[in-house]
Amino acid sequence: MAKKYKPLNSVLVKPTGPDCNLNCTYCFYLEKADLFTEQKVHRMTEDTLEEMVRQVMQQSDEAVSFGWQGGEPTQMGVEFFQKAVDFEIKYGHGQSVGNGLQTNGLLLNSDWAKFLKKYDWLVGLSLDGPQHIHDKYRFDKAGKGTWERVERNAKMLLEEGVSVNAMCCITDYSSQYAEELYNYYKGLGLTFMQFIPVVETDKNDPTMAAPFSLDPVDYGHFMIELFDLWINDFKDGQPTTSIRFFESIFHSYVGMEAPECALMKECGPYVVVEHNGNVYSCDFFVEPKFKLGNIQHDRIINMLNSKRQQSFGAAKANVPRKCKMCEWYTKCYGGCTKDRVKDPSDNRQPRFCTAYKMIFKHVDPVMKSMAAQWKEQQAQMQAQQSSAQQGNTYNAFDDFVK
Ligand SMILES: C[S@@+](CC[C@H](N)C(=O)[O-])C[C@H]1O[C@@H](n2cnc3c(N)ncnc32)[C@H](O)[C@@H]1O
Ligand code: SF4
Ligand code: SF4
Ligand code: SF4
Repeated sequence: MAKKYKPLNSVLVKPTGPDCNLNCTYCFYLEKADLFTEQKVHRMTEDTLEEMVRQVMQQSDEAVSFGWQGGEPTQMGVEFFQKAVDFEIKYGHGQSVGNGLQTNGLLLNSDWAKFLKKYDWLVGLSLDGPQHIHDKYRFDKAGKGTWERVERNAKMLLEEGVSVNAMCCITDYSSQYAEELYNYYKGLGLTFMQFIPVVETDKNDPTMAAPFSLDPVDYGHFMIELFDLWINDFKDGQPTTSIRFFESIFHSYVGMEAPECALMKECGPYVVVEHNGNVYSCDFFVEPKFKLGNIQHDRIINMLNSKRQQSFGAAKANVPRKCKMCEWYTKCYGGCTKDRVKDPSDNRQPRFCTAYKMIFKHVDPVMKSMAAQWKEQQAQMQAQQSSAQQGNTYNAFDDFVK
């Protein structure tokens, strides 16, 4: 019998490796330069790009998405990404393709904006909020704040009609400003928001979290405040802004898998491709132990389905007993694996457990009533059109949140 393969739906590509034009205090990726010491400047070759795109496009008929990231991917120049699109067209066979560019925004200009708009790319723009928040940790190489330049380019992208998601790191500092952040993004027209909790090990004391790390209780308060802001902005029962974390939680209330991997049962729905073609298990585990192979010698679909990647994925379920007994287990499954190893008091204790408990308790009644409403809408739609829409529950959810 033919072997069953899990298709690769999503790949994160780092065409400049860890190279970046900024020097953000909390960045977890700059230090990866230590893994690639054979060259000073790291750039993906056209051969590697073509082979990677070919393999991703040809491994299944399902929709695929490329997340272009780094380091700073815009350092490749827009021509590199035009080639990526050309290869997607060359090797695609009718499936839908999504592209997301995750960027610090500094090198963007009107040529970039035209390209991004033309090919309908989604931009994840790292803008940590208004100046006093963004410039707290996001510096250029000269140690200067970058807020003014990033905000200017955010406006330029929006004027050009490019889809932009605001990517906001939540730290010890920004966690105090949920309302200010929410209103700032909304005021700019960035209604799609993604909030990323930051926790890193202290460089001087590996048993401690770095000083900029987010405190779990602060995270809880921050997300609760944000949730109330989000809910209070609903019009006619529909959200007017999109906050990925809350939408992810909602998925579990209607029996779907959360798109945010931290809330999934297992890790490993995607792989990371570095500039030299090396493939790794996850963005936060780009290290020799989690190297799955190289695109020039191995097939990406085999790497995704390899024992090594399967056991990486399954490790997420290796949670303390109290998680398995917890009423919220099916909501967070213990959170992101990398956040479990950074709590000084208990190696396997999920760092954000306290936050999750606070958040789930707060959102539960509203989520239950939203889910009931959604199910009712689905049942009505089902009655009206017995065939269409039924196959694709994820799109149905998108209709609900837009
Ligand atoms: C590593 S950067 C690469 C892309 C691009 N240079 C940028 O800053 O958007 C990808 C995302 O990770 C975020 N990030 C950086 N350091 C982080 C950390 N320690 N924990 C969580 N996210 C982090 C960044 O703010 C950014 O949104
Ligand atoms: S811009 Fe991105 S890759 Fe560069 S230092 Fe900041 S977070 Fe890291
Ligand atoms: S370790 Fe965290 S970021 Fe990586 S796949 Fe697992 S949940 Fe996602
Ligand atoms: S809320 Fe805490 S105890 Fe419960 S499953 Fe999540 S991490 Fe584990």
